[in-house]
Amino acid sequence: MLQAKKLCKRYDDKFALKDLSLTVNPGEIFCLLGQNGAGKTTTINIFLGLIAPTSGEAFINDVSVLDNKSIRSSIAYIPETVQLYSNLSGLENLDFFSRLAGFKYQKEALIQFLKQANLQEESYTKKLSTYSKGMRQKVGIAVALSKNASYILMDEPTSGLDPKASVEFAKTCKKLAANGVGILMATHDIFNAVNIGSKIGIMKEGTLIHTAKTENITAQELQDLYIKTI
Ligand SMILES: Nc1ncnc2c1ncn2[C@@H]1O[C@H](COP(=O)(O)OP(=O)(O)OP(=O)(O)O)[C@@H](O)[C@H]1O
Repeated sequence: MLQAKKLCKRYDDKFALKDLSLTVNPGEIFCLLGQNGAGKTTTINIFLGLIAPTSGEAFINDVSVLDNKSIRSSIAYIPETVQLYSNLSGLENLDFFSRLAGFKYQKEALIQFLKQANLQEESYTKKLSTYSKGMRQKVGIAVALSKNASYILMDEPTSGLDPKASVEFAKTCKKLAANGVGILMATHDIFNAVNIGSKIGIMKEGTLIHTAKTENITAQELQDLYIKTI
């Protein structure tokens, strides 16, 4: 599981995170909501090992991210805009980035990852420069799948996606979770969080104020709680 234990991050005299604790189990989708500056990205970056907490610790399968860099290979990251090579096709990007992560797949296996990520078949060999944002994200998911990541961290992955692409993205996330992948997602999209998430966290000024299971809350109730909280 992904586990944050009393994470604090201080920049000069300002806390970006204050005593943040959360867990994401395999097969769970944990959506972090909160206004700009609430600390969502900071949380994700600590799990990715990109920044060190001032105090507290982040664990992946009970191994501290700080102590053991190799544990980071069990996680993948999908940012708001997936960075890929525009002059390579989806298939070539997937081949390149999976090799970079130490994997060598035959073409057929790469195609299976693109299929699992729901990319339309006619796009596999087209250059990324012709892809929409949603299509790029699908290649990002295929890369995450090719790395056999047990956990995927996502930072505002549905921002800028049209409603159909968001729904498709939600379906893909749910499929990944059904296969045991744990997902920690920062988002501003309350409806999407209720639709995709199994757990929701609302953050304010670096603190996780509320955690709720989506089975116990409607989108309207979550919106009311969010407005009251922030
Ligand atoms: N390198 C830095 N130096 C100083 N302050 C920083 C730094 N990085 C982040 N912060 C501050 O930490 C706080 C949390 O930022 P963070 O990016 O985690 O918020 P967020 O919830 O992801 O916001 P957004 O929704 O805008 O992405 C903010 O107040 C931000 O200004």
